[in-house]
Amino acid sequence: MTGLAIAANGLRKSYGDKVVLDGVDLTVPEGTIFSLLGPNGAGKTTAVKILSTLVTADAGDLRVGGHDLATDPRAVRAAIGVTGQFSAVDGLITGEENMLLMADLHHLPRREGRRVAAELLERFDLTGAAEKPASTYSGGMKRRLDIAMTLVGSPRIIFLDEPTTGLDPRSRHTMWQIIRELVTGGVTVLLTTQYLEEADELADRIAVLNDGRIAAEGSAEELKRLVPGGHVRLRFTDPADYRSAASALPEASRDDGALALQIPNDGSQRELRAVLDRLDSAGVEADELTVHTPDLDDVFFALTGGAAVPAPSKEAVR
Ligand SMILES: Nc1ncnc2c1ncn2[C@@H]1O[C@H](COP(=O)(O)OP(=O)(O)OP(=O)(O)O)[C@@H](O)[C@H]1O
Repeated sequence: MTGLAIAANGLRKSYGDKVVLDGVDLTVPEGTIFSLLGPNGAGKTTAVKILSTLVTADAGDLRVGGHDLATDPRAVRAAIGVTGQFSAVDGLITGEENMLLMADLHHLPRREGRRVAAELLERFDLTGAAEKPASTYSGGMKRRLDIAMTLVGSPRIIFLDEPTTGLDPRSRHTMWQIIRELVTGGVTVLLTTQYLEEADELADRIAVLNDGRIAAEGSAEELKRLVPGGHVRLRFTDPADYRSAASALPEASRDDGALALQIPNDGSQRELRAVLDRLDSAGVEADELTVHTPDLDDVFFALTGGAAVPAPSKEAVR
């Protein structure tokens, strides 16, 4: 094993003349959450379908769970679980029957199947509803059942294609918690999402897919540093302090009315320290210091050529 759960090099896929994936490289270390982020039609689902053996690639050196997708798709299938946008849950039968069906598909002995089903239903808070037809479940319950079904085969790598689309905020948070717990247990998760907040919350690394290519890749923090707009805002109550600070930081833009200075800054510790050192040398202390870092929305719009980057984003008062 390489320590990489997923390694894709030069992944290509076209449908007719339409190039959907145009040489995508991805590496996902074991036990981490990787998020593929992109606008509608960017190719996220196609990438997941290829990496989970449902669709064949036109080209690329692709390994999942240490197995070559081209030569050993069966071994890949044994290592993975997939929860797609379209649920595998059968609404006509109960939650428990859905689970037992999965246990049968994985050839678990009957008693073992019952044990695993009961354990997973309990873990996903579905024991009370286990005897009810799945069609009566809420969206969040169906999604939990879907993941529980995926876990019957104890996959080490799980592909989650837009796992929280359509869920209310509470169910979304429950799902995030479930995903975090999976990873704590050593599972690797590749997650596609259109929700920047979701990638920001969960992912160790994020790749922004646009027009079939990776437009940028990194941790949420690294990606946020790629787009301009970060700054530090210092506010003073004493006009004399304000004037001293303004002369110590001549590049700052001034707001004389509010006694506030705004200095371009990427929010990194190094750049922040540089500003604070210069204030120290001038013998002044700001009454309020606010770091504005661009959020993932800014990154997404900047990288995917969307509409103008909206100005307001998260502010962190330090
Ligand atoms: N079987 C297919 N035949 C032809 N074109 C396809 C096929 N599957 C996908 N495509 C096209 O490939 C492009 C990428 O689709 P894909 O579903 O991978 O995007 P996505 O990023 O998952 O989008 P969404 O967020 O809307 O699910 C789209 O333009 C889609 O129309």
